[in-house]
Amino acid sequence: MDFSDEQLAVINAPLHPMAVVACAGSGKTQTAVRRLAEIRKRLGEHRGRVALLSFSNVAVNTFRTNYQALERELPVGFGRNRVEIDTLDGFITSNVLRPHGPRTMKCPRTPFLVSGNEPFLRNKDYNFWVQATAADVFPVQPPDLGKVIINVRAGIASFHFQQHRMLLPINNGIKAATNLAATGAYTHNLGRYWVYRVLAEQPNVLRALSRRYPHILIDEAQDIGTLHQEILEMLIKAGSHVSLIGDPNQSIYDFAGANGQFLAEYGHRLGVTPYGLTRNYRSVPLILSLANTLGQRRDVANRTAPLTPHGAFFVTYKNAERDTLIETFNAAIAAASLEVGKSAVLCRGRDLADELAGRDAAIGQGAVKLLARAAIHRDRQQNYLDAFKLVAWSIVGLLADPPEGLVSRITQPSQYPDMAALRRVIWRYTRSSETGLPSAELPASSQWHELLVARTKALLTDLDKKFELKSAPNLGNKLSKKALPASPLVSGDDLVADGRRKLRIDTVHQAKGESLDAVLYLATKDHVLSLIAGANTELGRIGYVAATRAKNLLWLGVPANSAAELRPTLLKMGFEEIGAPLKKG
Ligand SMILES: Nc1ncnc2c1ncn2[C@@H]1O[C@H](COP(=O)(O)OP(=O)(O)OP(=O)(O)O)[C@@H](O)[C@H]1O
Repeated sequence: MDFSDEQLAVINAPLHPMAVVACAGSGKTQTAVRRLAEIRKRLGEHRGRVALLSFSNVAVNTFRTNYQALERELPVGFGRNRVEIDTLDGFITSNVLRPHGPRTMKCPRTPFLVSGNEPFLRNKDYNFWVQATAADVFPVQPPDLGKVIINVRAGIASFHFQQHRMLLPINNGIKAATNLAATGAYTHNLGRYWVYRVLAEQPNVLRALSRRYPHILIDEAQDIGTLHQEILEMLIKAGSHVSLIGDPNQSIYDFAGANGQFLAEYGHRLGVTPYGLTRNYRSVPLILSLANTLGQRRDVANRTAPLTPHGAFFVTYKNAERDTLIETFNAAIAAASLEVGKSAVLCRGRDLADELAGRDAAIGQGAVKLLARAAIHRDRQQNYLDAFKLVAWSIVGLLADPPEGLVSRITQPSQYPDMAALRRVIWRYTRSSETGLPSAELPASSQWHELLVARTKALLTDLDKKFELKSAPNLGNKLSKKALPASPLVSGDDLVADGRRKLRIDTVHQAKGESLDAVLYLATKDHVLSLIAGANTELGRIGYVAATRAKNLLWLGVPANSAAELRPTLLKMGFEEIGAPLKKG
């Protein structure tokens, strides 16, 4: 691949902190990993390590694969292994929380991750009290401990409970967090809080960390929330060169205080050099021009207009017609010689995405619900890793008195190599639809459930025999068929409809970072208004992310009853209207 001048400027920049504000589809991944290799090369035999950190496991895996290829170009013994590619949370957990957390958390053991629904959390000492109204408070109970959100601004921590899209204040955050920390347990959010506290209270740890990592490069830097920001500020003060790369228009995690501002302003700091990536390699010119209008940018399209139908369109729909709209879109993808398997319908919310995809949000209860979701992940999306994690949560929930932190120990192989034997047993159960978790294509409340009960009980007997892990009483109740549908969890025609693949229907958040041939952003009036208003609000940025996933074809679904009001603006912005009546087939 030939890097552009802008990309090369970033890759070959002096070893100083930098802020790279990049547009969508500008090749941040390749640029960041090249920069990592370049820093490592220039450091030569220097003992310091270089960290490249991002926010999703998918991004981290891509970086690791790309770096492996580049690493071979570095001279042998040139410290080329002294790089760390991880998620920001993975990095702070392994470098700070696990080795140094116990002193600040005042726990007698290595801290361990909990999901928030473990039985031992049902203790009133760990209740976070939520102030719903002036007169009304309620405790956060498992399984919702994972929804306790902590933000730190100017050194002051605030605790909130995330209820739908609202953040409700918690009035005893530090006390409950401190009580819980004494057991060693932390959720993802609390983990960040304790890292922040460790670095603030143990200056020697901060100094050592900064010396060990003189250069830290953060990808997707628009997702840096307030706690991550405070942690990075401490590292910067301690001497690490922190560089950021990202797109402020794509920050869609407002509740964690991630609004892209840190990235947008970082380049103005003394000692930080600003760079830009303004060439979009993903989208055809018509889509890019619309993205420029939405994001108030002037990026350049690397692609030329193809001959096949392409561009940005809007189409009106009534709620009752949504399925027909999706089928029409599917046909349009084929007509444009694009791949259905590389396209998607995107929605703002998980509920709508599930409803449209025919996924019943309420499938089964308790452990059975987790196992049903695991079967769906495995058989619909071939996502074995998530299926494995769900099985691990579910099986541990079926044990009488599981050791604390057992799920983390099963699901984090690199940190707990001693758990390999148990992990193998859980993997075998997860992988095999013949002898383990039954196929999601079997009728759920009858055949699937019957096999599930028999095989899960056999697994539990095995766990008792091999690992002395006793099963909980009342397994019959815990594995009941309540809320399971009679139909299969995944039907055959999920995969194929009318000889065509069925379209993926997903949330915008889930598609972040991806390139898709064609995108239908199915919007409400509010979503369209926010999209039009630009990237100043989170909802506007969600629309921006949806629109900029599309390589060739972008459809915006607009509710029919607001079409008259929205049409003139949409046309002015560069959308074309698809006027043909939507006919089935
Ligand atoms: N110099 C280049 N020449 C040709 N193609 C490139 C170049 N740089 C990047 N690309 C291609 O551009 C596409 C988009 O790159 P990438 O996915 O890294 O974008 P991104 O900046 O992470 O986008 P987003 O933030 O929107 O997710 C990829 O297919 C990549 O291979």
